[in-house]
Amino acid sequence: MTAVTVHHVVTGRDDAPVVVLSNSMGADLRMWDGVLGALEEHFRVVRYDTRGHGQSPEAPGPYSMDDLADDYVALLDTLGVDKAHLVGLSLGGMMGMRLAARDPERVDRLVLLCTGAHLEVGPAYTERAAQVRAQGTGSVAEGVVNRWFTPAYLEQHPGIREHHEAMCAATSPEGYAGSCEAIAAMDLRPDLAQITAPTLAIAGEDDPATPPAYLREIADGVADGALVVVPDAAHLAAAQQPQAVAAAILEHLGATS
Ligand SMILES: O=C(O)CC1=CCC(=O)O1
Repeated sequence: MTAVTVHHVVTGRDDAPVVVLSNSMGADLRMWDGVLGALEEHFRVVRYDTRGHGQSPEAPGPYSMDDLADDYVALLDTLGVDKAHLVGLSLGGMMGMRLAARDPERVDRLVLLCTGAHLEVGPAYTERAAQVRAQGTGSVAEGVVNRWFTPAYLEQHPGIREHHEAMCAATSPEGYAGSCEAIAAMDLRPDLAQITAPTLAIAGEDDPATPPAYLREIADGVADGALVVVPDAAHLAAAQQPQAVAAAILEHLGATS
C-alpha cells in the first residue's frame, strides 16, 4: 500500500534530537498536550496524526502495522530525519514495535506506552471495525473513553469525557476500522527479539485494554527493556498522569534538566 502523507506539527528546540509521538487509535496529536511542554524543553518534538485520525487523510482499510510504519518512515523522510526517538501509545506503540524490528536504523530509543505485542481479545476488534463502518465512530466513543481514564478521574474532572469523546468521534470510520483490523491481525511477539533499541515500556496500573502484563511481556522480550507502571492511570496514561509519564520518558531519553 502507498504511504499516506500524515498531518504533523513540529515544535520544541530546533537544535535538539528529534522525538516523534505516535497516537492511540481514536485519538489525535492533541492526546500529547499534557507531556508536550516537558518534552519541548529538551527535544525537537514531532507530533502527527495516524492515517484516518485527526487531520490526516484516510486510506481504505484494512491496514497493517507495516502500512502504519511506512507512513512513519515517509514522515521522517519528509522532515529529513534519519533516526529519531519514538514514543508511541497503544496503536502508536504497536506501529513502533514493528518499525523498530523492521527498520532499526530509523529508531534511536523507544518508549512504548499502554500497548501490547498481541492482544488476547478474540474477535473484539473486527466486531468494532464492523460497528464503526455501520454506525460511525461516535457509536464507540463512550466505551473508548471509559477505557482511557479511570472512573474516579472522569468523575473528578468534568469536561475530560466530553473533550475525549469528541476527539474519538471525529476519527474517520474507515481510519478507525482499518486500525482495528491492523490490531486484529497483529502478532508482534516474534518481533520483540529483533528490537535492539533501548526500550522503556510504560503501563497504566489500571489499564483495562492493555494491562501491565502486556508491557511486562514487551520489556522482557526486547534485548534492552525496562518497565515502569504508573499508578492511578488507565489506557491514556499520558493524559491522566502527564507529569509521571513525562518524567519517565525524559529519563529514558537521557534528558537532563
Ligand atoms: O480502544 C481500545 O480499546 C484500546 C486500544 C487499542 C489500540 C489502541 O490504540 O487503543
